[in-house]
Amino acid sequence: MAKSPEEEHPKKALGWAARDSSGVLSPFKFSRRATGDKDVTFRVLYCGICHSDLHMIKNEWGSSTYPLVPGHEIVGVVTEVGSKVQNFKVGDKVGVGCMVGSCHSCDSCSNDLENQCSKMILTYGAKYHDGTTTYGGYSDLMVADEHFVVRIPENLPLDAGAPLLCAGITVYSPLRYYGLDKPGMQVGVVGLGGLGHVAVKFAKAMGVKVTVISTSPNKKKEALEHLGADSFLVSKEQDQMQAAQGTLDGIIDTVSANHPLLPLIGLLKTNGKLVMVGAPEKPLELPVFPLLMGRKMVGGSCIGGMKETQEMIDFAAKHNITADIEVIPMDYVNAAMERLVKVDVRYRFVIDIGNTLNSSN
Ligand SMILES: NC(=O)c1ccc[n+]([C@@H]2O[C@H](COP(=O)([O-])OP(=O)(O)OC[C@H]3O[C@@H](n4cnc5c(N)ncnc54)[C@H](O)[C@@H]3O)[C@@H](O)[C@H]2O)c1
Ligand SMILES: [Zn+2]
Repeated sequence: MAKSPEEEHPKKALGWAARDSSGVLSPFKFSRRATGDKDVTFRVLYCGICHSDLHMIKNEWGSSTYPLVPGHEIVGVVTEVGSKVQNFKVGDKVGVGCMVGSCHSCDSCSNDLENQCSKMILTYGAKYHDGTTTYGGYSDLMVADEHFVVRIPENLPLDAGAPLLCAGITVYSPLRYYGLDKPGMQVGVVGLGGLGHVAVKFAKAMGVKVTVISTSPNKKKEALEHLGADSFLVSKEQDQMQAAQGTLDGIIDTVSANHPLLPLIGLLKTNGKLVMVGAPEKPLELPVFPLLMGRKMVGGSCIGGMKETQEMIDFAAKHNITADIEVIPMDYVNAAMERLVKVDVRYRFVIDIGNTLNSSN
């Protein structure tokens, strides 16, 4: 008979797990594997709450298994390293993002695109090489293959840096890959949430002119004055949207729910690119004619490879890019999830795991 999550590995761990698609999280005792030759073990200090965690605890993508410990914006301090670990030592500040394994031999892996490997192993809710379930960062301890561990630069704060492990790379990678990183270019960011607000910061640091497109007029002042966006469009205001037709080289669409693409495609210049990174649970309607007429393109992007993730973190540290966060205690996580549904956070919740996750919860 298979061992229980609490007994299958030698290291005792405590996390918060959802038990079913109600998505309610509660304390969960499980275990982590012993530090292998190439493993880095670290004490988790902070973990961001990504909207994907919300999709997953509620099984909105239909792939969740329970108990599910979410969390893939994980940072902490190394407590132990395996004998063959080359890049990390005890005391280092490190992070783990959305994946913890891949095949290391396919074309994608050979090209530093582990995120595109068909055998990529997600940080939680997946099966690891040894057949055991992966559990995420809403927990006190992580053990991960050093290949999937990122070094956090000294000047990057751990709490506000944590969201970069998912939100950061998810927007950095398409800006680079789709060539939307050239100074002076005009790039739109749709959905000013966790991903969207760091997209504005990365694009600005690349020298791009940024237009935020949002349903909420009340985010305008902050987008322009605080995040440094160059302009702001309220997507429901026909006049504004009409006046901005054909002005953008590209758009990063971070919206988490169903929304019309036609107005966004209209904002693109000829040859413009609409890049989807948000992951709504239902398919979106794609109007084809406006694509044909302007030779426009709709693409997608999913996190980024490990090499690029380290590059993104180093770029963020150099340009002082962090997420705007609300730090919360572990036992506030269910309330935080409810607020995330209502888009009531500016702009990312980060759980203070180090100080607030303990067995008395
Ligand atoms: N592609 C990837 O690799 C990747 C990585 C991380 C997250 N995601 C996905 O990206 C999406 C955004 O994640 P997040 O953590 O930034 O979420 P978030 O909740 O912080 O932000 C989502 C934004 O979308 C806006 N929004 C929601 N519904 C909308 C609607 N109907 N019309 C217009 N705007 C709407 C909200 O106002 C909010 O600003 C999620 O679907 C998430 O699963 C994808
Ligand atoms: Zn995420």
